[in-house]
Parts: sequence; structure tokens; C-alpha cells
Amino acid sequence: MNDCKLYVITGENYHRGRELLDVMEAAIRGGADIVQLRDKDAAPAELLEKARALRELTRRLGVLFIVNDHPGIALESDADGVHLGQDDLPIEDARRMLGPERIVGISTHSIAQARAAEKAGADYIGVGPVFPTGTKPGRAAVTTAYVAEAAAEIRIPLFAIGGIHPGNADEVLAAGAKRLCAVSAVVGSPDPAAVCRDLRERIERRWGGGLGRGESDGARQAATSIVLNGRPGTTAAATLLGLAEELSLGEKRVVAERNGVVVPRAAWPETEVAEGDRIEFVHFVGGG
Ligand SMILES: Cc1ncc(COP(=O)(O)OP(=O)(O)O)c(N)n1
Ligand SMILES: Cc1ncsc1CCOP(=O)(O)O
Ligand SMILES: [Mg+2]
Repeated sequence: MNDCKLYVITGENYHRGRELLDVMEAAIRGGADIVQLRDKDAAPAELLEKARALRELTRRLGVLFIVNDHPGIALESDADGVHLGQDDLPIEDARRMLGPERIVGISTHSIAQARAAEKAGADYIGVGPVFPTGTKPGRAAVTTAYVAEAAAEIRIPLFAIGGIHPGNADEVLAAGAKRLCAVSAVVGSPDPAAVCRDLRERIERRWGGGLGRGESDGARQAATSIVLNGRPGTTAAATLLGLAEELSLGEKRVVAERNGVVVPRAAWPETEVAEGDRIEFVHFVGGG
């Protein structure tokens, strides 16, 4: 998940009658590369149904999918991971439930919480709310001072969150955040794709666009620029198999195309991923 830059969280109160999947697909097509299902109102069965639908969408479009608050739903929907709050299940317990491969992220509101999260093995932290926000009413803003403090010290990826929109994103990036997260600015917009494009461009203008997969915040690895499922990106993978594994697709029923030609799975290990390749992974749907 190290190369994820723009995290978009669902917020159906903001969707203005639009379908959840349509809004989130627009966000992903605009540049969101990690998506979270956050729904405080849905009953468990409805939440699971939404999680499964978002899992299918995110897999088809090649982005990560996280479930807020509910490790059990994350497992049942085969999500990539779970996001925990400070008052939720401890990281160690979530890790035991989800195993070493899935992502466990946690909200932090102070440098002490960030240090504890890193020590406990979190894969990423949320840092916020940076600004006051109607999505978390009554929660004090941590300000960009905490963003700067965390960015200077914490080695796992951090996503700045809370009241972030194109008009203030540069301030958050200038404080040291390399990754942004938003709810209302994206899903409340009539054009979620345009807002995501704007936020992504700001991130890339500040930090560069070629952050490779597997890169830690401290060290850049060699990266190959490719177009993956229609979106420009980079990979550190040398082969199609490596790329599929990076995307957690190694075991999945997907068809791969490289530059318009279908590549049989048996040939993935020796099919090199080269600069400028157009690669599509298509989720295989259907029975029989
Ligand atoms: C990426 C990200 N960061 C922070 C949060 C907030 O989580 P939490 O503090 O548990 O609050 P709720 O979202 O559960 O209201 C998040 N969901 N995602
Ligand atoms: C869930 C959450 N956690 C900290 S701030 C926040 C809300 C972010 O929503 P918005 O981007 O609409 O301010
Ligand atoms: Mg929570």
C-alpha cells in the first residue's frame, strides 16, 4: 500500500441520491487508489452487502479496499484490510484476526498515538482531523502542526484527513503529508472524479508522481511507469506475476492483458513489465 496517495472514504449522507458504487467508481477513475467503506447506519447484513459490492468494484479497478471499524466484515468481504479508531479493537487483535497480509490502519490524534501505532505494527495511520469537519462534528482539529510532527518522525504511511479539499490541500502537503484522505470534498461533489484529479495533481506537484510500489517514505525504489487499467501509475514489479502479487491478484480469477494481448497465467512469471506498458487485469466474473 506504500504507493497509495489518495484515500477516499464513503459518506452516503453526501451522495445526494447518487448510487454508492457510481460515486466511488468516479472517485477511483479520478485517482483515488484506496477506498474505505464507512457507514455508521447500516445493519450488519446491509454493511456486508455494500462491502462485497465495493470489493468487486475495487478489484475490477485495481485499487485497495478497506472496511472501517469491522474486522469481521473486512474478512467476510475479502477486503484488503480494516481501519480502526483509538477506541476500537487493539491493533494486535485485529492483526490476529486478519493475518499478516491484510492491512491494519488506525486513526491517530497525537504523536504518542502515532508512535504506539507504528510500534504495534499498524500498516498506516490516519492523522486528523486536520481541520474541523462536519463529518466528525465536535472533534477538535489536530492542525497541520501535528501533520508536520508525524511526517517528520513516523516511517509508516500517513494519511492526513479531516476537512481537506482542493482549497487547503497544498497547506497540508506543505506540512509534510504525502498522502491525503477525504470524504465530503470528494463524495459530496457533483464531480468526484474532478476533485480527485485535482487532489492527486497537488500531491504529485508537491512530491512527484513516480512513487514506486514498495517504497517507504524514507527510500525510493526503482519504479516502472505503466498504465494500469487505464490509469497511469508505477510499479516496482519486474514481471506480470510480480505485478499481480503487488495488487493481491496472484490467487484471483483474473485475465491479464499486456499492450492489448492476453497473457496466459502460465506466462506471467516470465512476462516482463516494461516502461510504458498498458496492462489490464480484468476480474473474471461468471460461473460454469
Ligand atoms: C483513514 C482514516 N483515518 C481516520 C478515520 C477515523 O476513524 P475513527 O477515529 O475510528 O472514526 P470513525 O471513522 O470510525 O468515525 C478513518 N475512518 N479513516
Ligand atoms: C472519519 C474522520 N476521521 C478524522 S476526520 C474524519 C472525517 C473526514 O471527513 P471530511 O473529509 O468530510 O472532513
Ligand atoms: Mg472507527
